[in-house]
Amino acid sequence: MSTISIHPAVDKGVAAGSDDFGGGKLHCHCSDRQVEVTVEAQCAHNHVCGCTKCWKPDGALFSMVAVVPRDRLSVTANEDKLEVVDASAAIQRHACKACGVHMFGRIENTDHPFHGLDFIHTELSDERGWAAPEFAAFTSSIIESGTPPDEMGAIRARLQELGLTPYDCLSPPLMDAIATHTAKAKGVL
Ligand SMILES: N[C@@H](CCC(=O)N[C@@H](CSCO)C(=O)NCC(=O)O)C(=O)O
Ligand SMILES: [Zn+2]
Ligand SMILES: [Zn+2]
Repeated sequence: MSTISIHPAVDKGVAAGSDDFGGGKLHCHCSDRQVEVTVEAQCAHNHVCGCTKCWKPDGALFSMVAVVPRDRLSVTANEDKLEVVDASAAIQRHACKACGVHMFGRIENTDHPFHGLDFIHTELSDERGWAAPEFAAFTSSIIESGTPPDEMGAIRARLQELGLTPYDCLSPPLMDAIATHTAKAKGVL
Protein backbone atom coordinates (compact mmCIF):
# COMPACT_ATOMS: atom_id res chain seq x y z
CA MET A 1 0.00 0.00 0.00
CA SER A 2 1.28 3.42 -0.95
CA THR A 3 2.12 5.83 1.87
CA ILE A 4 1.16 8.83 -0.26
CA SER A 5 -2.20 10.22 0.87
CA ILE A 6 -3.96 11.85 -2.06
CA HIS A 7 -7.32 12.24 -0.30
CA PRO A 8 -9.05 9.93 2.22
CA ALA A 9 -11.92 9.22 -0.21
CA VAL A 10 -9.58 7.69 -2.82
CA ASP A 11 -6.59 6.37 -0.86
CA LYS A 12 -8.04 2.85 -0.64
CA GLY A 13 -9.20 2.91 -4.27
CA VAL A 14 -11.83 4.87 -6.15
CA ALA A 15 -15.36 3.55 -5.51
CA ALA A 16 -17.86 3.83 -8.37
CA GLY A 17 -20.99 5.94 -7.94
CA SER A 18 -24.58 4.79 -8.51
CA ASP A 19 -26.45 5.50 -11.74
CA ASP A 20 -29.74 6.04 -9.92
CA PHE A 21 -28.34 8.37 -7.23
CA GLY A 22 -30.21 11.66 -6.91
CA GLY A 23 -28.27 13.69 -4.35
CA GLY A 24 -28.01 14.11 -0.60
CA LYS A 25 -27.13 16.42 2.26
CA LEU A 26 -23.72 17.92 3.03
CA HIS A 27 -22.69 18.78 6.59
CA CYS A 28 -19.81 20.85 7.92
CA HIS A 29 -17.43 19.51 10.58
CA CYS A 30 -18.91 21.39 13.57
CA SER A 31 -20.21 19.30 16.47
CA ASP A 32 -22.80 21.97 17.21
CA ARG A 33 -25.18 23.76 14.81
CA GLN A 34 -23.81 22.11 11.67
CA VAL A 35 -24.29 23.93 8.41
CA GLU A 36 -26.42 21.73 6.15
CA VAL A 37 -26.59 21.97 2.36
CA THR A 38 -29.15 19.93 0.43
CA VAL A 39 -28.30 18.86 -3.12
CA GLU A 40 -31.09 17.42 -5.26
CA ALA A 41 -28.94 16.05 -8.09
CA GLN A 42 -26.15 13.62 -8.87
CA CYS A 43 -22.82 15.47 -9.21
CA ALA A 44 -20.78 15.75 -12.43
CA HIS A 45 -17.10 16.15 -13.30
CA ASN A 46 -15.96 14.95 -9.90
CA HIS A 47 -12.16 15.22 -9.60
CA VAL A 48 -9.36 15.64 -7.13
CA CYS A 49 -7.88 19.13 -7.27
CA GLY A 50 -4.40 20.21 -6.17
CA CYS A 51 -5.04 23.93 -6.29
CA THR A 52 -4.52 26.12 -3.23
CA LYS A 53 -8.07 27.48 -3.28
CA CYS A 54 -10.16 24.34 -2.91
CA TRP A 55 -10.80 23.06 0.63
CA LYS A 56 -8.79 19.96 1.56
CA PRO A 57 -9.34 17.75 4.62
CA ASP A 58 -6.46 17.65 7.14
CA GLY A 59 -3.44 15.80 5.78
CA ALA A 60 -4.71 15.50 2.20
CA LEU A 61 -2.64 16.68 -0.76
CA PHE A 62 -5.73 17.16 -2.92
CA SER A 63 -9.31 18.30 -2.48
CA MET A 64 -12.13 16.33 -4.06
CA VAL A 65 -14.58 18.58 -5.86
CA ALA A 66 -17.52 18.17 -8.26
CA VAL A 67 -20.27 20.33 -9.73
CA VAL A 68 -24.08 20.38 -9.52
CA PRO A 69 -26.63 22.78 -11.07
CA ARG A 70 -26.92 25.77 -8.75
CA ASP A 71 -30.72 25.57 -8.77
CA ARG A 72 -30.48 22.08 -7.24
CA LEU A 73 -28.52 23.28 -4.20
CA SER A 74 -29.87 25.04 -1.13
CA VAL A 75 -28.62 25.83 2.37
CA THR A 76 -31.08 24.09 4.69
CA ALA A 77 -29.61 24.73 8.16
CA ASN A 78 -27.45 27.32 9.93
CA GLU A 79 -26.80 29.52 6.90
CA ASP A 80 -25.79 32.33 9.29
CA LYS A 81 -22.48 30.48 9.87
CA LEU A 82 -21.41 30.82 6.23
CA GLU A 83 -19.03 33.44 4.85
CA VAL A 84 -17.41 33.89 1.44
CA VAL A 85 -13.69 33.09 1.73
CA ASP A 86 -12.49 35.30 -1.16
CA ALA A 87 -15.07 37.51 -2.84
CA SER A 88 -12.64 38.31 -5.68
CA ALA A 89 -12.23 34.65 -6.76
CA ALA A 90 -14.13 33.32 -9.77
CA ILE A 91 -15.54 30.60 -7.54
CA GLN A 92 -16.93 32.15 -4.37
CA ARG A 93 -16.45 29.54 -1.70
CA HIS A 94 -19.01 29.67 1.10
CA ALA A 95 -17.24 28.34 4.20
CA CYS A 96 -18.36 27.64 7.76
CA LYS A 97 -16.92 30.43 9.93
CA ALA A 98 -16.51 27.99 12.86
CA CYS A 99 -14.86 24.90 11.31
CA GLY A 100 -13.57 26.32 8.02
CA VAL A 101 -15.12 23.67 5.77
CA HIS A 102 -16.18 24.95 2.34
CA MET A 103 -19.85 24.02 1.89
CA PHE A 104 -20.25 25.14 -1.74
CA GLY A 105 -18.54 27.32 -4.32
CA ARG A 106 -20.65 29.56 -6.57
CA ILE A 107 -19.78 31.47 -9.73
CA GLU A 108 -21.65 34.79 -9.87
CA ASN A 109 -20.06 35.99 -13.15
CA THR A 110 -22.64 35.18 -15.83
CA ASP A 111 -19.91 35.22 -18.52
CA HIS A 112 -17.88 32.46 -16.84
CA PRO A 113 -17.89 29.12 -18.76
CA PHE A 114 -19.11 27.28 -15.67
CA HIS A 115 -21.74 29.80 -14.59
CA GLY A 116 -24.82 27.91 -13.36
CA LEU A 117 -22.78 25.21 -11.66
CA ASP A 118 -21.92 25.08 -7.96
CA PHE A 119 -18.81 23.29 -6.67
CA ILE A 120 -19.28 20.78 -3.84
CA HIS A 121 -17.23 18.32 -1.79
CA THR A 122 -19.25 15.07 -1.78
CA GLU A 123 -17.23 13.67 1.16
CA LEU A 124 -19.31 16.00 3.37
CA SER A 125 -22.29 13.72 2.72
CA ASP A 126 -23.10 10.45 4.52
CA GLU A 127 -24.95 9.18 1.44
CA ARG A 128 -23.19 6.71 -0.85
CA GLY A 129 -23.63 6.84 -4.63
CA TRP A 130 -22.09 10.17 -5.60
CA ALA A 131 -20.30 9.94 -8.96
CA ALA A 132 -16.65 9.03 -8.44
CA PRO A 133 -13.69 11.32 -9.16
CA GLU A 134 -12.46 10.88 -12.74
CA PHE A 135 -9.12 12.69 -12.94
CA ALA A 136 -6.67 14.89 -11.04
CA ALA A 137 -6.66 18.63 -11.79
CA PHE A 138 -4.04 21.29 -11.02
CA THR A 139 -1.55 18.61 -9.97
CA SER A 140 1.52 20.87 -10.12
CA SER A 141 -0.29 23.39 -7.86
CA ILE A 142 0.35 21.21 -4.77
CA ILE A 143 3.89 22.59 -4.92
CA GLU A 144 2.34 26.00 -4.14
CA SER A 145 1.14 24.52 -0.83
CA GLY A 146 4.64 23.28 0.04
CA THR A 147 4.98 19.85 -1.59
CA PRO A 148 8.66 19.38 -2.54
CA PRO A 149 8.95 19.27 -6.34
CA ASP A 150 11.06 16.10 -6.18
CA GLU A 151 8.02 14.22 -4.81
CA MET A 152 5.90 14.96 -7.88
CA GLY A 153 6.98 11.88 -9.82
CA ALA A 154 5.79 9.52 -7.09
CA ILE A 155 2.58 11.49 -6.58
CA ARG A 156 1.73 11.46 -10.31
CA ALA A 157 2.47 7.71 -10.39
CA ARG A 158 0.11 7.12 -7.45
CA LEU A 159 -2.63 9.15 -9.19
CA GLN A 160 -2.18 7.05 -12.34
CA GLU A 161 -2.36 3.87 -10.24
CA LEU A 162 -5.69 5.06 -8.82
CA GLY A 163 -7.01 5.75 -12.33
CA LEU A 164 -6.95 9.51 -11.72
CA THR A 165 -4.95 10.77 -14.69
CA PRO A 166 -3.01 13.84 -13.52
CA TYR A 167 -3.41 17.11 -15.45
CA ASP A 168 -1.98 20.51 -14.59
CA CYS A 169 -5.19 22.35 -15.46
CA LEU A 170 -8.54 20.60 -15.89
CA SER A 171 -9.10 17.49 -18.05
CA PRO A 172 -8.97 17.86 -21.86
CA PRO A 173 -12.80 17.69 -22.30
CA LEU A 174 -13.27 20.46 -19.73
CA MET A 175 -10.46 22.58 -21.22
CA ASP A 176 -12.11 22.12 -24.64
CA ALA A 177 -15.47 23.19 -23.19
CA ILE A 178 -13.87 26.34 -21.72
CA ALA A 179 -12.14 27.17 -25.03
CA THR A 180 -15.38 26.57 -26.94
CA HIS A 181 -17.19 28.99 -24.62
CA THR A 182 -14.45 31.60 -25.15
CA ALA A 183 -14.47 31.13 -28.93
CA LYS A 184 -18.25 31.55 -29.08
CA ALA A 185 -18.03 34.67 -26.88
CA LYS A 186 -15.44 36.12 -29.31
CA GLY A 187 -17.59 35.17 -32.30
CA VAL A 188 -14.97 32.94 -33.97
CA LEU A 189 -17.11 29.80 -33.62
N1 LIG B 1 -2.17 27.48 -9.21
C1 LIG B 1 -3.40 28.05 -8.72
C2 LIG B 1 -4.57 27.47 -9.52
C3 LIG B 1 -5.91 27.88 -8.98
C4 LIG B 1 -7.02 27.55 -9.99
O1 LIG B 1 -7.02 28.11 -11.09
N2 LIG B 1 -7.98 26.66 -9.60
C5 LIG B 1 -9.01 26.30 -10.55
C6 LIG B 1 -9.63 24.97 -10.21
S1 LIG B 1 -10.64 24.86 -8.77
C7 LIG B 1 -11.58 23.41 -9.01
O2 LIG B 1 -11.22 22.61 -10.01
C8 LIG B 1 -10.06 27.36 -10.68
O3 LIG B 1 -10.90 27.31 -11.55
N3 LIG B 1 -10.04 28.34 -9.79
C9 LIG B 1 -10.98 29.45 -9.81
C10 LIG B 1 -11.15 29.96 -8.40
O4 LIG B 1 -10.56 29.38 -7.50
O5 LIG B 1 -11.94 30.89 -8.19
C11 LIG B 1 -3.53 27.74 -7.23
O6 LIG B 1 -3.14 26.65 -6.84
O7 LIG B 1 -4.03 28.59 -6.48
ZN1 LIG C 1 -18.85 24.17 10.73
ZN1 LIG D 1 -9.24 23.62 -7.01
